[in-house]
Amino acid sequence: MALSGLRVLELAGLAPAPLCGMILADFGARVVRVDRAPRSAVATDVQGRGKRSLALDLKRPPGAAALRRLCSGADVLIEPFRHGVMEKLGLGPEVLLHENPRLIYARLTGFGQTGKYAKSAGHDINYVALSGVLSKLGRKGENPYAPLNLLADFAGGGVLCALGIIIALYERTISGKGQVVDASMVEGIAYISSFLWKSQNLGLWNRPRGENLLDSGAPFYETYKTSDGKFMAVGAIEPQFYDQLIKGLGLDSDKLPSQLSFSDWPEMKKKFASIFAQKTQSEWCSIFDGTDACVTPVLSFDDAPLHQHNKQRSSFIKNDQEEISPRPAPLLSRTPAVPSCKRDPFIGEHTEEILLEYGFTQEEIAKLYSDKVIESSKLKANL
Ligand SMILES: C[C@H](CCC[C@@H](C)[C@H]1CC[C@H]2[C@@H]3[C@H](O)C[C@@H]4C[C@H](O)CC[C@]4(C)[C@H]3C[C@H](O)[C@]12C)C(=O)SCCNC(=O)CCNC(=O)[C@H](O)C(C)(C)COP(=O)(O)OP(=O)(O)OC[C@H]1O[C@@H](n2cnc3c(N)ncnc32)[C@H](O)[C@@H]1OP(=O)(O)O
Repeated sequence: MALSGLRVLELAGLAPAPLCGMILADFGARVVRVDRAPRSAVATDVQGRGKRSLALDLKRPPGAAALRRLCSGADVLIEPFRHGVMEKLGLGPEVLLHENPRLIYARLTGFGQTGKYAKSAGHDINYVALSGVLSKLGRKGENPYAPLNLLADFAGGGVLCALGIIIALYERTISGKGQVVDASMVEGIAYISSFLWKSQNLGLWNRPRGENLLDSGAPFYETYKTSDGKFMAVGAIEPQFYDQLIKGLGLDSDKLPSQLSFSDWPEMKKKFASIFAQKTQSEWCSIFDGTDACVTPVLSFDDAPLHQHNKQRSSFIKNDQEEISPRPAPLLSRTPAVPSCKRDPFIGEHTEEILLEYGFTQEEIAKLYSDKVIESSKLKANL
């Protein structure tokens, strides 16, 4: 796999850092999740695919020292705490990069390492709000709406942090040096939304929220309920595709206002809604599949893996526990990701084997155990 041989340490976090670590693991990196000791009863990381777990108490000096040693033998560290936490533990970048100048020290936070909010708590919705993007999301007349925690946590956070790490690793092949990746989710989501910023002069966003082309203002970029309570998604933007939509709906374009007549959009939406409500989702699929009308079914999590297109591409995978999840993307032609089929690791399941692998002796490990600096859940894993 593309990232085979890469050694990654991921300090356990809430949602974005686990995705970042999982992406690297899916593409072949050896990712160690450093969990807390004493450990909580259940791992809250549901994105532990392909990782191993080491439970270590970083608040105890021997625990922090152990992480320093681990970092000396690692390529990448991912840390998900607010600014100042790592410094307080004596594990800031000056220390770790001094000891391992090749280390890529990735700091995945909401607000970044500097600025007024750097030390404040926050979650996805706060970061999307501060980026300016939240003000654009939502339907007409309604409050701004955050689409789950997909934008900041995952797109602007986990994914961009992984990209930053890969860029830094590439640069390291030339300079031989590591560096700090300051991955702020506010900036990540702002960057992801560059199109919105840079298209403002095109007149795409002049109208209030929910009344524009792509924000549920246009009748041809909307979802519609079908007679069986399901939905269809319509994205017929270009005139030639819009014509096919109109045809599929059984309408006569000569009797309709022009596609871009904003004032007619509310009426057209009602018209489309009443037509979509007359057939089931599967009937609409039979009409639109194979056309360029840009009309697709809105699939549930149950249905998506079973859809013929997704099945043909094996877009979803099953692990040993029969859990279904999306296959890693994108597909690389020669060195595709090979996601692990095993269950996610228990907290501390691999503590000993990881320490041995990073050069700790059996005596040192025994001392860390007896001092309660590390924990293992071998027993539970063997049950
Ligand atoms: C919207 C999303 C969040 C969604 C997450 C949900 C999916 C989960 C949230 C709650 C979970 C549920 C809950 O836990 C209860 C159940 C538990 C059960 O086990 C499972 C089921 C649960 C129902 C469980 C289910 C789900 O998992 C949940 C519903 C987001 O937006 S995530 C993005 C958040 N933001 C960031 O990541 C940005 C950067 N980070 C931060 O700003 C802060 O970390 C954050 C997130 C604000 C948290 O602040 P906090 O004060 O808690 O932490 P920090 O200031 O960063 O400091 C960390 C402290 O921990 C110490 N520490 C760390 N590692 C170790 C270690 N190995 N050993 C010892 N100590 C350690 C560290 O030293 C810091 O200590 P101090 O505070 O003393 O400095």
